[in-house]
Amino acid sequence: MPEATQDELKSRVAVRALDFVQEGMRLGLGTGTTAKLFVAHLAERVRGGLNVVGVPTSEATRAQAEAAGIPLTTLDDTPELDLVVDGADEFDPELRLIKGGGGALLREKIVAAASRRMVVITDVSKRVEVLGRFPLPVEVNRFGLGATTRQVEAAFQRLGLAGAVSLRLDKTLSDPFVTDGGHHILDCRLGAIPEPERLAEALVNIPGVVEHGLFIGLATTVIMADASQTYVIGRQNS
Ligand SMILES: O=C(CO)[C@H](O)[C@H](O)COP(=O)(O)O
Repeated sequence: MPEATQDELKSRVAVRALDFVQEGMRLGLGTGTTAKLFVAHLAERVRGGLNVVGVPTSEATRAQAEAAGIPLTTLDDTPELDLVVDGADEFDPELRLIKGGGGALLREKIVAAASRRMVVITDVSKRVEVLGRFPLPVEVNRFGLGATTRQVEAAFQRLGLAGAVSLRLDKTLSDPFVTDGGHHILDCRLGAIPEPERLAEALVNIPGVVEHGLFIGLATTVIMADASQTYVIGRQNS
């Protein structure tokens, strides 16, 4: 039998996540290639009569959901959501995540925090024992970029972490990437983050850091596919 492609694995977990969706739910709609597949499958169900309302986590997801006919709302009108379905760049055995590879981490975290459950859809390549193989995205205000970058690097040093910090560029590869919120992103190649909680605390205390890509205590379930199976992994105490 031929090996499943990564796209096939992503499609499988996106379809499986529909099992968590119920009539009348208020849904957070994630960002990225895996979440995009979920939104497409959800739209099919909506066309078939499913009644849900969604809050997109990015302008890209908003455009996709709108075009596909999924009714949308905002966290101002609907501040509590039943479920968010989103992708991730990494997850560890405690279902701690790194997110933000697609640049939507700020809205993704706000939406996840407003949701009773967070179902993360991934393929097996995202599973790690220790977070940090994927460069940690840190969203920063444009004002004071150089000073904030130094503070971020100093925080890494204090925690015994080392690695290159680079300003994310957009598709032109000459201009900085700008998030939906108008900020920049520092990609921090740390290799391994043995104590994500300590790092998260240090980063939120730096003026100029808007948000970071460590999602701790938010994911309640990870749906992961490998070539042979789809696994549904629940967080202890969730
Ligand atoms: O955090 C994200 C966007 O900010 C994405 O969920 C993450 O990058 C995974 O994306 P993909 O499903 O394309 O691998």
